[in-house]
Formats: sequence, C-alpha cells, structure tokens
Amino acid sequence: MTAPLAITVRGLTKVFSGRKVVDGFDMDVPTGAIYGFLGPNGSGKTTTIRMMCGLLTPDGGTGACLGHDILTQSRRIKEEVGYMTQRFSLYEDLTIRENLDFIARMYRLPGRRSRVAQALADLGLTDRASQLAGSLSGGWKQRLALAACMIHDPKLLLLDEPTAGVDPKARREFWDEIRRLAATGVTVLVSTHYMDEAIQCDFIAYIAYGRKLIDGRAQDIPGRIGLLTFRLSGADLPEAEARLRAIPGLQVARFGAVLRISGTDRAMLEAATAPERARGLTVQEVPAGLEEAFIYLMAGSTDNFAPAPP
Ligand SMILES: Nc1ncnc2c1ncn2[C@@H]1O[C@H](COP(=O)(O)OP(=O)(O)OP(=O)(O)O)[C@@H](O)[C@H]1O
Repeated sequence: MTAPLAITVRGLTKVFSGRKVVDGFDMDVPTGAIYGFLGPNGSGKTTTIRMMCGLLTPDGGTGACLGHDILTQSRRIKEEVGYMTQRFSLYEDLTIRENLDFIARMYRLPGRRSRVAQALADLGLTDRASQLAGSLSGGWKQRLALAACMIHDPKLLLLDEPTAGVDPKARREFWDEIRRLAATGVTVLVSTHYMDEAIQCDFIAYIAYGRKLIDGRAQDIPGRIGLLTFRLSGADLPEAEARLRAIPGLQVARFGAVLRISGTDRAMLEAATAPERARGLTVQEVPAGLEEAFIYLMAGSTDNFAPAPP
C-alpha cells in the first residue's frame, strides 16, 4: 500500500515582475515524509513551498495540501502548518514560558496552560521556564522555536535552513526530534543549501531557475543523476589529487587515505585515472554516495539571481 499524500500539486507557476520564478512544478509528498528542497539562491524553493501550502497564490496550477484546495482553502491549511524560519523569531526579552504562552494565545488554543506546561516538559525546560529566551544558547533557542511552531499540533512543518549556525550536537538532536515528529505522521518540508541537512531528508527535489531538475527518494538520487565514482588508494595520493583536481568536470574528494573522484562520463573518468593506475595506485569503481550526488548537483548550477537561460 502506498502512503497517503499530504500534498499533491500540478503545474504550479509563479510570475514576479514579468519573470517566471516557478515554472510548471509538479509534486506528490507522502504523509510523514521529510522532503528536502535543494537549489541555488533565488532558484524558487521558498516560492514553491509557499504555494504548495496555500501561503502564496499561484498564477497557474492546482493542488491539495492536507486534503484542502490550495487555491480556495488556504486559511484551513494555514491552521495546520507550523513554520520555522532561519532566524530566531521569538521574543528575547520574554521568558521561555511567556514566549510559549504568547504563541498559544495567538492560536487561541483551548487548555492553553496545560499545553504550555506540556511543551515545557517535552523540551526538558520546566525548571528553566522563567529564564529569558534571549539568554539561551543557539541550540536551545532553536528547540524553543521548534516547540513554539509545534504548539498547535500542525500536521505540516516548514523548515527554512533550520540548523544554520547551530553546533553539530544540537543539530543532531534537532534532526532526531524532526524524525520523531515525522514518525508520528507530521510531514516536513525543508528548504536548504546545506549538505548535512539534505542527507537527513527521505526525499529530495533539486530546483534551478524555477524548474524541478530532479526529484525522488534520497537514496535513488545518485543513480538518477547517473553519477559514477572511482576510489583511488595507494602511495602519493597528494600528487594524484593535485593532478585530478586540475581536470575540469571531475569532482574530487579526499577521505583520509582514499581519493574519490566522480563524474557522469565513464570514458573521462577512465582516461583521468589511467595514469594513476599505471603509477601503481589501486583504482576501483564504487557506488556514488548521497553527499557526492549533492555536491555534484550544487556545483553544476550557478546563482539563480542571474538571468535565466533561454
Ligand atoms: N515577493 C516577491 N516579489 C518579487 N520577487 C520575488 C518575491 N519573492 C521572491 N522573488 C524572486 O523570486 C525568485 C525566487 O525566490 P525564492 O525566494 O523562491 O528562491 P529560493 O530558492 O528560496 O532562494 P534562497 O535559497 O535564497 O532563499 C528570486 O529571484 C526572488 O528575488
């Protein structure tokens, strides 16, 4: 049985100042999926996500989000969406409890006090509820922001580069929490430039110039791009690395005593590695990894603030 869809959209299009910034976008998002939107600056990720959730009216296209029509029922959708932006958007000069209480009031939540108490307990912040939000560390601020945008039990969570500027431990904990929410059926859309956020996603859509270039299960992406990876090991790796890095169109990554070189042209990879093989290095074809695929995608596109190609 296939999972029910949280979102399904067809042909979404948006024009700003006579320029098509999203062009004929189709997508199905399964309930409980973590869906990552990757792409260069200005490629249309945020605009697409906002249209998919009824937060912005498209100029063309149709769709449903959480069973509501994105064109006519955006108000219903908004009630079921939690939105966490990059910047900490709570009040630094209110306490942790006051911040949560304020948000709960805004949503006119019934049983406000107990909801706030529950959110504090879930966060492990009951003892520090009277501390000013501004005095929390970056990781704790982020947890508080997540608790605030989940206080009305939304079914859909939008995250915009959620772990930018957060240390690795807090980042891991944050993603553990997101996974826990997804397992309860919350659908999560993530817009990001960061590799370590992208690899947390179940599905990936890669967008450039307002068009979806590729989309699917994260583990299928390397194969879908047709990315090939050769692994090199042996003596004189730095010399091999310098030589291979000078070849345009090759992606070279060093992992300790191993070099991994990737590209989509087998003949080119073989020609590039032949001299290293002849020098006695071991050269082996291995499956391309997710990180390699993402680096490849990101490296292949320029900043989309530039005029779109014809
Ligand atoms: N309200 C608006 N009015 C006019 N142009 C806009 C508006 N919102 C976005 N744009 C333009 O649409 C294009 C797509 O923007 P969008 O924010 O969707 O891209 P993005 O991929 O999310 O970028 P980033 O990664 O930088 O957040 C950009 O060229 C942007 O300048």
